[in-house]
Amino acid sequence: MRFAKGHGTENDFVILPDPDGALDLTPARVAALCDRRAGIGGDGVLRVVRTKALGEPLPEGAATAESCEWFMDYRNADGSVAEMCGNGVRVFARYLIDSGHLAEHAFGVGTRAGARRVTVEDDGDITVDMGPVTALGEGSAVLARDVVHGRRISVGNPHLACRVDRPVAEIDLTAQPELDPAAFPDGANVEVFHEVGPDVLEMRVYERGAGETRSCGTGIVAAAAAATPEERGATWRVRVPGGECTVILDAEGARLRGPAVIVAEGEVRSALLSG
Ligand SMILES: N[C@@H](CCC[C@H](N)C(=O)O)C(=O)O
Repeated sequence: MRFAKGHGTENDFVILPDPDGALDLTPARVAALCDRRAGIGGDGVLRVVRTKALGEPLPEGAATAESCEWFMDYRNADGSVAEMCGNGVRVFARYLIDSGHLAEHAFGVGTRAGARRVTVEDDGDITVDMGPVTALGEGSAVLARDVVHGRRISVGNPHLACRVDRPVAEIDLTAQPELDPAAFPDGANVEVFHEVGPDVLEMRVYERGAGETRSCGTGIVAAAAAATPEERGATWRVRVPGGECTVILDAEGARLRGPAVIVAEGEVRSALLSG
């Protein structure tokens, strides 16, 4: 089985080309591929499949994905399925271009949250139209040493974005955040963010299904939305441990801009998938 490896601001992915939907991608195989010691290592897997070969019904509300030739089948490192991945879409787009599957510089990518339009910028950055960002009310999480309060936000996938009053480096994210299952029936990605200057945030994240990662595109958008006063547009630079992305919030929704690179390609030995 062929694979590629890529990352967006160090949110890293194992990319599996599967145009005709022939792979049997079980949770155990995803976990083996993402294992950083015994596997290739990654925060998740991006299966590159033609939408017509996806092999599963699209969730209600994601029908727009049917208009896209390619579908990003996203799996977290623990094997769980996720609706959306903002850095993943950008890396997925980079892979489609680098591997010659697409030549255009603007196209749609299907996801379980619906179609997402990507644009390759002149400097190589990739911008994603992130679709609706929906505020769902307040929420809280118990971290290793703090209780944090913030906004529940859907960016296609669930988030709790929490403003903190000190540098995010001081927050202990070593333990899985405890969440109220009534408020978060599907779990959530938990972001802590701190405003460090005009229009600049720093953020860290504990991702559902992956643990602390060095970046999370949907989380960056959730933090930017939580930091923005109601009914206002804004442009934020968001610094994460793996780099920086820009979020533009306006009447049309949210756009996420940042780098996306492919760093390796190779062959997965069958022993990794059969263990
Ligand atoms: N890293 C991603 C988000 C991946 C999915 C997330 N862990 C979930 O389960 O919702 C991003 O860049 O958005």
